[in-house]
Amino acid sequence: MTADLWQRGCERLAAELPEQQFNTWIRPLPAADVADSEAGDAVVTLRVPNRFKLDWIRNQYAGRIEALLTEIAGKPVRLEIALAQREPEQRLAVNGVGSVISINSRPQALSQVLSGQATNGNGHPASLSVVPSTPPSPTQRALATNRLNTNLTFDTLVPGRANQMARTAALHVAGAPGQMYNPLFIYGGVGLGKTHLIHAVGNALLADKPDARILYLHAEQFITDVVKNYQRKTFDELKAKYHSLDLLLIDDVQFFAGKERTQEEFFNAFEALLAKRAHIIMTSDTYPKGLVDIDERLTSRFDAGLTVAIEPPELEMRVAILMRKADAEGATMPEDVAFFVAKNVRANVRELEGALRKILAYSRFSHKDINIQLAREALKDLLSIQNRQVGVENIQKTVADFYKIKVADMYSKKRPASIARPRQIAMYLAKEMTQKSLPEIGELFGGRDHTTVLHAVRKIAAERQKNTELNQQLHVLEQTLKG
Ligand SMILES: Nc1ncnc2c1ncn2[C@@H]1O[C@H](COP(=O)(O)OP(=O)(O)OP(=O)(O)O)[C@@H](O)[C@H]1O
Repeated sequence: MTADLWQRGCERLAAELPEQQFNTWIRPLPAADVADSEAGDAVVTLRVPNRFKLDWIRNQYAGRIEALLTEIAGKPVRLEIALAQREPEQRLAVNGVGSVISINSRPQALSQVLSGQATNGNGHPASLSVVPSTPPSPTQRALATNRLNTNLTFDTLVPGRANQMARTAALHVAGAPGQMYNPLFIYGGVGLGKTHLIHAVGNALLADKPDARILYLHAEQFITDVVKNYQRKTFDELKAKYHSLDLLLIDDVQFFAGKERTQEEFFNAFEALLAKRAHIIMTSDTYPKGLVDIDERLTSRFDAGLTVAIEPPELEMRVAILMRKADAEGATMPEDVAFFVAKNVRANVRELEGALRKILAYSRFSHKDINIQLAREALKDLLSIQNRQVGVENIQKTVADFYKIKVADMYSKKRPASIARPRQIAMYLAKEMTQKSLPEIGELFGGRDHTTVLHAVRKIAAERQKNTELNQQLHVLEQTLKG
């Protein structure tokens, strides 16, 4: 059995899975072991870092992986998924080694002391923890308010397919911080509930353990803190504040890009917190490997726990969110109105909230009940922009510009992916944004059959639900086309 079977399987998976799914679930896995069994088939053993991943990969991908590997190997392949035995001792040891390196190479980190059996030399895995040399003073503690928004809880977060995985992982961390999925890295587009979710973890933990030291902050606040302490030369204070936490919730870490000193301090805090089994949850607009201008030393650590995406909510979830939020405002939103709004406002939850606010205000001022007619009037501006006539020709030109292909390729028979995909995207947008029928669209794309258009529309629509990057690109294209 060839050793590169797994590698070849990965290549095939990369080609057929949405990029985001591949990057989240498959790419980070270490190469699988391949062995021949006595029965003549091959056994491929995949080691995954935690039970969450194990269950997810088993449920979502195992069947497909097995089929692919069987096809490549030309004989039956049995896939076994096992837990990589690394938590907790080894994990600590790894962190410990990282801490030693950072202490040796950074004098300011010398104030940290090592404790535990790191140097006992008896062959047991070294475990060590890093603690601040100065315990936080009462003033410092008072300053370190947790900054949690008590309204953002699990109760007020509407669950759905789009946030299912992230919510499950977050609930898990809230129930047992410092154990699994550390760090937890949550990523997704704007206004999809990342901030809400991490506040929910903080609030849940606080309800459970009122003494827990929790801090929520936006990455920019961390940067400000670093700059401030840099100017005052009070890095010990900075360390005391961050390194003593039980749970650090840090929003939008993509803002660390290009900020070297901040990254270094964050690295120190990160290592110290993990070493003492405090939990770290981060959010970002992209997955760790997609972050730019952030040291790889950090991004690889971001990915070392669990990385989960939040997707744009699907129609039913948007309806549920609208109804729940209306209810919380003491208003009743009939289901048909919620559907009407959810069909027209698709980008993210923040926009849905904006639409709801307009409808509620309109209903209050006009003393009218909420119905579709009222919603239509309240959202007149928004809908008129959306319904502004967009032509297929304009879509073809805009999409061709965006993906840097020729407009003529929209009608051509060329099939390489670099051309076929933008063409499918343009077909999808033509169906979404114009009143044209499938055969009419097919005609405008070089006389293609309506089933080709239907296939493109379905494919891009399904992918959009799962692939944040594509969703963002489509969003940009839609905004551009609507003017
Ligand atoms: N599933 C949900 N249920 C209820 N409210 C939600 C849900 N998802 C998001 N929201 C609400 O939508 C608004 C935007 O969410 P949030 O600020 O958490 O988004 P975000 O992903 O952090 O965006 P950004 O990247 O712009 O910071 C908030 O008011 C939040 O409470």
